[in-house]
Amino acid sequence: MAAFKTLDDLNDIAGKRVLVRVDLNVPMSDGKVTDTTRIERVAPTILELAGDGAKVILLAHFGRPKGEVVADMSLKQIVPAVEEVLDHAVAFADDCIGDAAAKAIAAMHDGDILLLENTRFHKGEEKNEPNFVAALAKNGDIWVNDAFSAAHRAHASTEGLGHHMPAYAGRTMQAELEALEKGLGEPKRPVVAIVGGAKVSTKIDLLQNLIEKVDALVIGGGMANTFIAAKGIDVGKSLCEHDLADTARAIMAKAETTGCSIVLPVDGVVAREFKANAANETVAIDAIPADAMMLDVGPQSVKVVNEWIGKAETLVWNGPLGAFEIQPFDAATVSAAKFAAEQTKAGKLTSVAGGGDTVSALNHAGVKDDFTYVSTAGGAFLEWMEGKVLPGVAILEK
Ligand SMILES: Nc1ncnc2c1ncn2[C@@H]1O[C@H](COP(=O)(O)OP(=O)(O)O)[C@@H](O)[C@H]1O
Ligand SMILES: O=C(OP(=O)(O)O)[C@H](O)COP(=O)(O)O
Repeated sequence: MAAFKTLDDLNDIAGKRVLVRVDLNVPMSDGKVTDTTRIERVAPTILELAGDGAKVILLAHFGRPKGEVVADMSLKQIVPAVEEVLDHAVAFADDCIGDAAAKAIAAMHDGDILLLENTRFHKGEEKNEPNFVAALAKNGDIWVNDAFSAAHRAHASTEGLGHHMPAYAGRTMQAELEALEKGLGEPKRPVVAIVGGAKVSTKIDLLQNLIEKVDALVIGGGMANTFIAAKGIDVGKSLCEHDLADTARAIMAKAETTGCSIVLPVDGVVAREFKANAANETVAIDAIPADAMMLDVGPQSVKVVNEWIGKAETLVWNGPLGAFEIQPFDAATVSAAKFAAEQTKAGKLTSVAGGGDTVSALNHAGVKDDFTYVSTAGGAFLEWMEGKVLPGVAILEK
């Protein structure tokens, strides 16, 4: 188990400025937070520190603005949801460094909570630039990292700050690592992984290592489209990263040597518009019309996915099988989630799922509480599963 300092090692923090890295990259629709799980998970750390009289300064990212100020990626829109979950007022500063941050911090009283604007509005965040890290560090006396779900990123606020000030793990960071170790430290075989979702380019590389750890890799969502296209099948207008075809082919070739079964959809539900109740049809995987996009894997594929879940002793899942936020493209994700929940409740399966949207999908299916463990993390948890050292955890162990 990781050896790092936790909140238990913090004494006399009344009046201290504590920079707390949290993950508020929550699913949103029409300007409203649709799943508050990530906020709920960081609430204990925030409230404990505020209760001890610290000035709690929250650092977080939202979306991928790539160093630009993008209005609809402002964290300001998240403030009402954070206040509601915490049942505590949360002030907001329009920048995470500079005058705006300094003024807002100067106005804080002991026990106050302040959220700073999206760290990714600055290029220095993702580059972990020393000047940007120093500008962030000016705002605090102590750094607490409670963003396990962003711990696979060596960014200024997730890693850099640990070089500048005393670093502590928050309650969620601690709990996530303990739970994953307990559930997946020595997983019972067969281990089946389901990987879907939309973050194809940032997740495809980790599949190279994952196929060495699991007995079957079931691929859905936008990730599946990329693999199907790599096999030379036309995926029409589906979400697909064609330039990753070589990577996808290399993974399929390596899987043959490691004995990991790669399970791709055999049919899909296609539509011409990305909206709820769009006219749709189910087609064989090699019959996707050129002007349509696959928004869900089809019923034959769901049967295959559920057969694999039935064979598994351990299931790890990140990324929905389809665009579950819009009906009826939630069908495959809901069916697989319900079946995995049933198997878990019957004592036949250890099921661990994670990721901002995956948690939201399990909530949508009504089974979030029926999995063995639900992590806030998607990419981070898969990288942990690969056996990689996560930079945001390693810095705490120093
Ligand atoms: N076939 C598809 N086409 C377009 N989007 C998809 C498809 N399948 C899944 N998605 C989208 O993937 C998103 C979740 O992906 P991702 O961010 O990788 O998951 P997580 O947040 O759980 O790690 C969802 O918003 C979902 O709508
Ligand atoms: O939502 C997140 O990860 P996830 O989609 O893997 O669950 C984290 O906030 C990390 O975001 P990033 O993948 O843009 O670095």
